[in-house]
Amino acid sequence: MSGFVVWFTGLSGAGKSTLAAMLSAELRARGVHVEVLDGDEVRTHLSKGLGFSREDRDTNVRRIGFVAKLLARAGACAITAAISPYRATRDELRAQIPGFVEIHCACAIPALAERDPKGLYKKALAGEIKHFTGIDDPYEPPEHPEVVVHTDRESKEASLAHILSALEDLGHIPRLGHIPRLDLQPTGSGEASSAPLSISAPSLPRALEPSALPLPHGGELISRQVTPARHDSLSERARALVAIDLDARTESFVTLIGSGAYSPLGGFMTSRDYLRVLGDLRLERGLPWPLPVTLAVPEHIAARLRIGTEAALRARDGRLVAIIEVSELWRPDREREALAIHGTTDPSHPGVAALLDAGPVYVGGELLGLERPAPPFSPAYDHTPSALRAVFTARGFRRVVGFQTVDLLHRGHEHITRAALEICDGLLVHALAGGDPTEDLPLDVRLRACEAVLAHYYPLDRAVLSVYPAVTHHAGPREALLHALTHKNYGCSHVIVEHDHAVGSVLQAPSHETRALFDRFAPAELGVVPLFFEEAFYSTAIAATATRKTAPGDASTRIPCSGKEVRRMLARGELPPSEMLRPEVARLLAGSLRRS
Ligand SMILES: Nc1ncnc2c1ncn2[C@@H]1O[C@H](COP(=O)(O)OS(=O)(=O)O)[C@@H](OP(=O)(O)O)[C@H]1O
Ligand SMILES: Nc1ncnc2c1ncn2[C@@H]1O[C@H](COP(=O)(O)OP(=O)(O)O)[C@@H](O)[C@H]1O
Repeated sequence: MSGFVVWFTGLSGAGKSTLAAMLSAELRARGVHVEVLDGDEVRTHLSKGLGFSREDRDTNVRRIGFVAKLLARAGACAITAAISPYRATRDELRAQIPGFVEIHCACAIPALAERDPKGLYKKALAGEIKHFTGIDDPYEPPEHPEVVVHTDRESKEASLAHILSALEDLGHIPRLGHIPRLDLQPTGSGEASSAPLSISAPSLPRALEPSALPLPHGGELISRQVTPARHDSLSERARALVAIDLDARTESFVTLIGSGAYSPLGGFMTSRDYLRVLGDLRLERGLPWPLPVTLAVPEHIAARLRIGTEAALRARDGRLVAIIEVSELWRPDREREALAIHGTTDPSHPGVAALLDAGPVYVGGELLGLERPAPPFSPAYDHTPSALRAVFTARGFRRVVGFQTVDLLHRGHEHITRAALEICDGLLVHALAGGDPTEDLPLDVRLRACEAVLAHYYPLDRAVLSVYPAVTHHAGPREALLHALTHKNYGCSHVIVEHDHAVGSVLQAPSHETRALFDRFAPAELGVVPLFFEEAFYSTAIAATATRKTAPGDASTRIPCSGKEVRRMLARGELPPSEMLRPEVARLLAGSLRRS
């Protein structure tokens, strides 16, 4: 795709910079090369010394337009965020720049004066600032912008959804709902070819009203990812700090906190949150939260940390990916934590083993996310909560059911997701990225298998496949509850809780324990509806998939649909029967496993 320019225009405080940052994060996640030219930042170098006269503003806007045009010509997406008050000057740039997309951030003056993030409206209205746009200096709104977002009437996510939809409609970015239909005809090698046929999901009617999705946990998405404008200076600062090494679990936490998936958490827990989570499954402020989100460090690192200072967080590949503002250091009672979370202190339990292997000191504090610890696996399927909320909103979904899996979509999974989809508008299939490497199929194989099932057996505009950058904690009911709250942050109103919540390779607890845990909270506190399903199988009694609740017959009439059994059969070189796994997927998996 060739480059293009997204030109935000609007009054001061209307939301240009906020939406520019959200849009750039989402486009990057989709693999688009993006640069942001923010009005405030531009005036510190490119337009340093310019004022706010008509001539200076036009000079400023033309300079921004010139740079944006060069970026687009080089194939990038240039996002600009300047008031750019004069229509003639904006239209002059439109005429010069192919792929010029004008976004008007419309916001009434009373709302702006109320927001007044920089206190400028107060000064302008008091006459302390002259020629302030919108107060005593003109603003000429666009007559034919590609998009108008009313930031005083809709959420940031809804505005982002409208902008993304417009960019998809204009052909500047691929449609997210695009699930490439794999051409699964055998290629002679016995495995399906992977030449995707390009199809775009027919879109549902656009959302007519602001987002009707459930609010994030705590009321708003708390994204801790720094804006591109701050990245370089903070990365420089991180290089001078004590570095704390992350492992797979804490890398996952940094990713989920950074993207807002773990809202309302803005960092690693302090002891007050940690202790209340252990005993009461709530944060100190009372919000339900089932699992500690902690950062353990070894003694020699703890000795170098000081309360009130910062430390850098280093990913396993050596990159400094975040800064933590150290607010507390303490030594946890590991036995108590193991019993509370895993129900045992047996070191042979993988969750207990990981707990005991971690450093003896916990570090609590807010995060500043610099970059993703685990780079997006596949931009096509790596979406932040705000991006998925934007897609659901754009498709007019009000009820979305989330289904996370470390597995592939076998016939039992089809049964329960299809049943859930009957009462919801959309399905989010969330492929857990950090599965148990010893047991699970590689993520790319799982994604292709899910893709094959969704592309052939689900309505394309009803299902979205995305990577869920979580790891398995082997924490059974508490983990199921954490998935439910996290899926709410991604925009889900419902979440599927399977029969024995088996996360990773260790069956954790029967569903009555999981159900009892959810029942400890009022539905309104959770804000997401758990859908509990018995184990699904293929019933020869009714020649269809079912559970014990929906089909007669005994065990002799049930063909189990288990991911573990599928993997065992494939490892023996056997193709699972079509009652257990779709043939297209069986062939795809057989080829992948033969190759591996
Ligand atoms: N007189 C006056 N009028 C408007 N804005 C003023 C003025 N003086 C200072 N500021 C601050 O400058 C920011 C606008 O700069 P821009 O480069 O976006 O403006 S322009 O496009 O050149 O008109 C704008 O920042 P944003 O709030 O990001 O828009 C203001 O905070
Ligand atoms: N729907 C919305 N879209 C964008 N910003 C919003 C919205 N609702 C509230 N805001 C807030 O309004 C302020 C907009 O500030 P900013 O993005 O810097 O505006 P501008 O860049 O236009 O001056 C931010 O504090 C943002 O959180």
